[in-house]
Amino acid sequence: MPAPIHSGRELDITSDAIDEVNVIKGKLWDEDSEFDQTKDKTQFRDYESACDRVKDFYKEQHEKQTVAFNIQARVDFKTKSRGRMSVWEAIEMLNTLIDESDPDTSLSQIEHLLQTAEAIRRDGKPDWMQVTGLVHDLGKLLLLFGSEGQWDVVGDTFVVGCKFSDKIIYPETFVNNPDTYDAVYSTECGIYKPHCGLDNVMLSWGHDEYLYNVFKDQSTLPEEALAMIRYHSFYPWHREGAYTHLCNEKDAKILAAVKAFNPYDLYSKSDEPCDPVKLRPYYESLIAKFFPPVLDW
Ligand SMILES: OC1C(O)C(O)C(O)C(O)C1O
Ligand SMILES: [Fe+2]
Ligand SMILES: [Fe+2]
Repeated sequence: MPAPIHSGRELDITSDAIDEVNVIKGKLWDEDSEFDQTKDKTQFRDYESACDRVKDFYKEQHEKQTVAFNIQARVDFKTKSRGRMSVWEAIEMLNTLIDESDPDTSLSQIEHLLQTAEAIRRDGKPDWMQVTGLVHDLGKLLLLFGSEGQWDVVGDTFVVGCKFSDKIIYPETFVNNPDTYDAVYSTECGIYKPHCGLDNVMLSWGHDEYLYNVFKDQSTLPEEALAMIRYHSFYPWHREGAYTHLCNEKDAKILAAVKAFNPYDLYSKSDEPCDPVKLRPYYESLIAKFFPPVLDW
């Protein structure tokens, strides 16, 4: 195990300075998360014994996420507008939503966002990563912007346009997806060149890809933060090691960032609920650092 680098609490220096040190050393992720070690990981993502709501969700998603659907979803994203609001307004707007794909929480989305951000903050991570925790699931706003259902918004993501990986949860449910029987889409690389890089690969459309596209032009978040947002649901890749035949060197670098983010997203779901009223001033100050006052969603 590499020697741990010091967290902000130990050194008592500003988060900007820590950030700089970490970037220079290239070691931002070498420090084991204290948070991660206090959790019983077998309690999370148990899809075997998940309820029917979760199983039905994936059955539908795996049937309907086709190449044709994914191309259309991207055309719709580019040609339609969905409204303007601030980041905090977006957080509040999400509050009514319950995610049908999630076996681990039935709390509201604002709870989940605050729990994720607070866990990152407690571990002394930089402010850009805290704010990433706060906003990472805002793409679920798609549900209020005319998505077809939950299947094109939430749940784990996977590559479309090549063989569906057996590392995806409930892989047998792809029998009902027409792309399973396509002469090209059913091959190992499908429509892609080997090692073309994830930037050139179409991931199943949902809250990750949508939010990445919203923030890449309307925030000053660093590349690692945008990768955390774009790939946080891509468990077949970041947890199971699938799709190495499509990845390039850049992907190896961002994988470290995505893996570092994952415990905060997943294991904070069992933490105590947070108080949005108390926390709002702190997070509004972070939001102001990285986002314009109003964004195009
Ligand atoms: O990013 C997510 C997510 O927000 C979910 O709600 C979920 O159930 C996932 O499986 C996932 O990967
Ligand atoms: Fe998510
Ligand atoms: Fe999340």
